Amino acid sequence: MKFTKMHGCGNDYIYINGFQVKVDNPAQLSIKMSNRHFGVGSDGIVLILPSDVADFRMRMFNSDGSEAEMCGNAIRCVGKYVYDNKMTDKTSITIETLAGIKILDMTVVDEKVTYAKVDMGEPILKAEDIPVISDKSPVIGEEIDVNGKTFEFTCVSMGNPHAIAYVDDTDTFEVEKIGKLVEIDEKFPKKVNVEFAQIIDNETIKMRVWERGSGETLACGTGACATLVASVLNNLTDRKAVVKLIGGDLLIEWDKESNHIYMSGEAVTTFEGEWLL
Ligand SMILES: N[C@@H](CCC[C@H](N)C(=O)O)C(=O)O
Repeated sequence: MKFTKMHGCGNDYIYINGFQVKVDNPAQLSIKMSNRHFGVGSDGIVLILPSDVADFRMRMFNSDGSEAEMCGNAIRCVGKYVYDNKMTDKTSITIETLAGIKILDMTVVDEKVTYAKVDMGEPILKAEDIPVISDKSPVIGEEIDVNGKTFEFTCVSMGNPHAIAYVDDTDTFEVEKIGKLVEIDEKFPKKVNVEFAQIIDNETIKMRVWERGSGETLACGTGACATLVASVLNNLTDRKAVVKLIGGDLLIEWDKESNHIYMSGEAVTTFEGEWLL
């Protein structure tokens, strides 16, 4: 089975062309292929599929085999994949996800790099729709005790659930130790992606992420969008900011008029291969 390895800001997935191959058990395949010692090594796999309602459809599986509703870094790579592989000649395309249909506008730099701006739709702030068990809605400053310390989380869904806390220094913060406990906290019925953010100024946020189903990754597109929304709700930044992740930068804007979030960033192809197992 042929595959393509791509990343967005270091958030690396294995892309499989579902027009050419049928994957019977994508959850199991994701666990196997994502293994960094016995497989290809990745944060998960992404299937590129035909759609009845959009130009293409994507399904995204974390490295533990769980399926996510949406992936911001992967959707830019899907755009690059279908354009580079001549499955479309359009640079503006629609992609169906479990979180709805998203619109992408691409700027092709060269055969390796493409920039894409994605209309990520409206953030979901109602507690039961995120979902998070809370008396508040929107959920701002939800206290969660972890390892004898209380953290205040703001919760946002971008189709998938996120909880954002502010810390003094993301470089030294114990992302794994705290993130893995918050991910499975009983307040989150579908588990949660956990972001730790540091405000640099009103147009710049540093962020590290503990992803549901994959652990710490170098970047999270939906997480960057959720963090910008949380930062606006907490009066910490403007509605447009650069989110600086370990693997690169994403520009995020929350448009006041439409209430839509726009995410801009790179999509990079690293290699192609053949899976033999
Ligand atoms: N890295 C992604 C999000 C992937 C899914 C996430 N781990 C989840 O389970 O919701 C992104 O770039 O958005």
